[in-house]
Parts: sequence; structure tokens; C-alpha cells
Amino acid sequence: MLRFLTAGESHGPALGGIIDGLPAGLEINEDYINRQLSRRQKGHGRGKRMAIETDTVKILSGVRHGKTLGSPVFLIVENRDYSNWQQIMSASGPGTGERQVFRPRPGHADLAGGMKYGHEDLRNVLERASARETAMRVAVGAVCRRLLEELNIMIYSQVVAIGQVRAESMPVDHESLPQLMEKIDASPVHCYDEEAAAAMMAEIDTARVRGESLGGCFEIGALNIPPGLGSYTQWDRRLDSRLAGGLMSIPAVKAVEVGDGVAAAGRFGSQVHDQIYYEAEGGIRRSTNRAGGIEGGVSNGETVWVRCYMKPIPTLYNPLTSVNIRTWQEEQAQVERSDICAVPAAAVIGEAVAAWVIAGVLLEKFGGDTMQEIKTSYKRYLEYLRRVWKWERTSF
Ligand SMILES: Cc1cc2nc3c(=O)[nH]c(=O)nc-3n(C[C@H](O)[C@H](O)[C@H](O)COP(=O)(O)O)c2cc1C
Ligand SMILES: C=C(O[C@@H]1CC(C(=O)O)=C[C@@H](OP(=O)(O)O)[C@H]1O)C(=O)O
Repeated sequence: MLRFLTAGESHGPALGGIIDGLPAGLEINEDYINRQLSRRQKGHGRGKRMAIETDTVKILSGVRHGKTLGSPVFLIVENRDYSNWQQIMSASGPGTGERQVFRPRPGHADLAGGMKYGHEDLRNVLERASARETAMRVAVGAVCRRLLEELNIMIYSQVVAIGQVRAESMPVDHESLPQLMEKIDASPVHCYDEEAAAAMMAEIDTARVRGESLGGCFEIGALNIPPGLGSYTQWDRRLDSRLAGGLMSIPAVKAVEVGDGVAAAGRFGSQVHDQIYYEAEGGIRRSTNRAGGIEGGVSNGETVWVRCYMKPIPTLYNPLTSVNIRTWQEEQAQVERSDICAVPAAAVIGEAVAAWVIAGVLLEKFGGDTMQEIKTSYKRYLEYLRRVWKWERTSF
């Protein structure tokens, strides 16, 4: 079973992550993970913290001579900002009482977390509730992405809305993907459509001037997924529920839509379901993919695609009304250094989460202790699909 845990406070010394259940023999190195970490740090609308951090990972265990050993992989990413917070974060001594938080920010974890854990200083909540933790999730996801690459599976993302500004989602196929991703990565808002991207940036600038924040929507896709990942046999084995749960765990993501899920709810069945055809060459195929590549919680061989909807960032430089929890007087919410919009970063985090979920279901189906065993079993399955089901669309 593939599992991971992360630890670390936003302004503490470091983030840590342990991945357990990886096979032996997977090639991985720090540079590969760092490339994904750097993608997460980009995006128009980020605050000053991203100028302080240059996220880089250290692999502390589970990898030797560039390959996984089959034992737990232990990763850390240091917080450069810690040097500015060391006194504040320490248990005692000068500075310990500074930067306490008593005016909970509506939309953040401050108040609910304070009530739950009995913290009077709400910094004790926000330090862990902060999306800083997602840096480690991207590091973990990068290892899973490497595993998927070995099976020729690729993951992409693109931002399709910031506030009210929408962009067409770019159709993606396996061949065009590397070039498309290069262009999307070069966009300051992680969006293929240049005109929409310019409007999105202007929208973020307007929000900044007004002391406001913005959310939006991003799409995540996985290409070259074979039919048969996930299962309808138990609720917790469904690929759609696992993807939705994972993606919803990204801070501020408030809805996950599989394929055309939301629009489909308002249409007739004949306008929604993807008809099935057969061709002597190429075998079974669909001409549409409104289902998002998943039927009955099982991948159907089409591109798996989902959309995630992110709410606006809770910290507002023009703050909303709150209550001081020491005096019970109405006051404006705390203002902490903050992003204005983090949808482009969330898209990269979404890729990492999707990579982790898909690697997990893959290992459940083709699991072995070594990459070689997994590849052999994967190959055998694709041969079966070709022989029995005339399925030839998954390349390996
Ligand atoms: C990449 C990323 C960066 C974020 N940056 C901030 C930020 O700077 N300030 C803030 O208040 N919230 C930020 N958030 C959102 C909060 O972390 C999130 O709203 C909060 O943890 C409460 O969780 P919830 O929105 O899921 O209920 C960010 C989220 C992500 C994914
Ligand atoms: C640190 C990151 O995001 C942070 C997420 C975050 C929050 O409240 O979620 C608040 C901000 O923290 P700070 O006040 O230290 O600037 C963001 O910068 C990161 O993405 O690496």
C-alpha cells in the first residue's frame, strides 16, 4: 500500500515527508523533484514569501545510487524564512510572544482550529494549516510522477479561470503535451490562452489594489491511463472518489468536478454519455470524453480529467469583520503576509496529488516489490487488453 505523511510548520525549520510502499528500483534524484518544487512557487499573485524561499529537497533515506530501495523514502524541504522566525517560533526567550494571532481570519482555519485544539494564540493553528505544507506534497507527488513516467503516463494541469475571467481549456494529447506544458509553465498564470492570461493578471492586479483576493479553477488531466484502474466494488476503491478526496485536501479547493460533471447534471442522458464505437483498426473507442475517463469508479481508457475550484485566499489586506478572542470585541481580522491569488500554484499541487492517487491505484493493480515486476505485470495486462478487448490505445 502506498502511503505518505507530511510534517512541519510554515515558519518552522523544515517540512518533512515519508513515503512508504514504493517499489525498489525506481530512478529518482533531487533535481527531478526540485523542478516540480520550482513550478509550484511560480504564478502571478503570489506574496513576498515566494521571493524568500527557493524550495529544494533533500532525500534522506530510501534511495541509494539514484534508485529507490523499497524502504521508506524520507524527504525534507527547509524553510529559508525560518531564520527570520526562529525567535518567534522558539519555546521561550526573546520574541516568543511576538506575532501572536487573536483576530481570526474568516475563511482560514484560525477560529475552528483554535476551538478544536484549545489554542489561544491562533498562530499555533495557522502554522500547520498554512498551504506551506503543499511544498512537501509536491515533492511526494514528484516521486509518484517519476513512477508513472516509467509506464508512459503523463499528468498535466492548466488554469481555466481566475475570478470571473475564463479561458478555453486546451485539448491535450500525448504527443503535443510536452510542448503545451512548456507554454503553460511559461505563462504567469499557468494558462495556455494568452489573451485570457493577460486579463487574469489584470484581474489579480485589481484585487491587489483593492486589498482583495481571488480564486479560480484549474483542470488536471492524466494521459495514457489504461482501462481498469480503481474499482466499483467498494466505495473507497473508486478512482473518482479517491481523486476528488485527494484534490479536495488541497487548502482552499472547495469543489472537484469529474469530466463535465456539473453541466451534465442539467442535460439529457443522450447529451452526456460517451457512445461506444468499434473500428477494425484501433478497436473500441469513444468520440467524446464527457465522463472524464472514469465510469463506475474505473478508468475507461480515455484521458482522465477533472476540474478543481479554489475559493479566494482568506487573508484580506482590506480585512473583514472578526472578533478579538481576548477581549470579545468586534475588530478587523488579522492581516498576515499573504498571497492575493494562488490558483496557478494550486494547479501544480493538483498534478502532484493526482500523481499520488494514480500511482496508488496502479500499485494496487500491478503491485510488486520491484519496478521490474510492475512493468512485467503492466505489459502482460496491456497484452490481455489487446488480445481480448481489442484495446490498443495505451502505449508502453
Ligand atoms: C498554494 C496556496 C497558497 C495559499 N496562500 C495563502 C495565503 O497566502 N494566505 C491565506 O490566507 N491563504 C492561503 N491559502 C489558502 C489557505 O491555506 C486555506 O484557505 C486555509 O488553509 C483554510 O483551508 P480551506 O480553505 O480549505 O478551508 C493558500 C492555498 C494554497 C493552495
Ligand atoms: C508559504 C507558502 O504559502 C503560504 C500559504 C499561506 C496560507 O495561509 O496558507 C500563507 C502565506 O504564508 P506567509 O505568511 O509565510 O507568506 C503563503 O506564503 C508556500 O506556498 O510555500
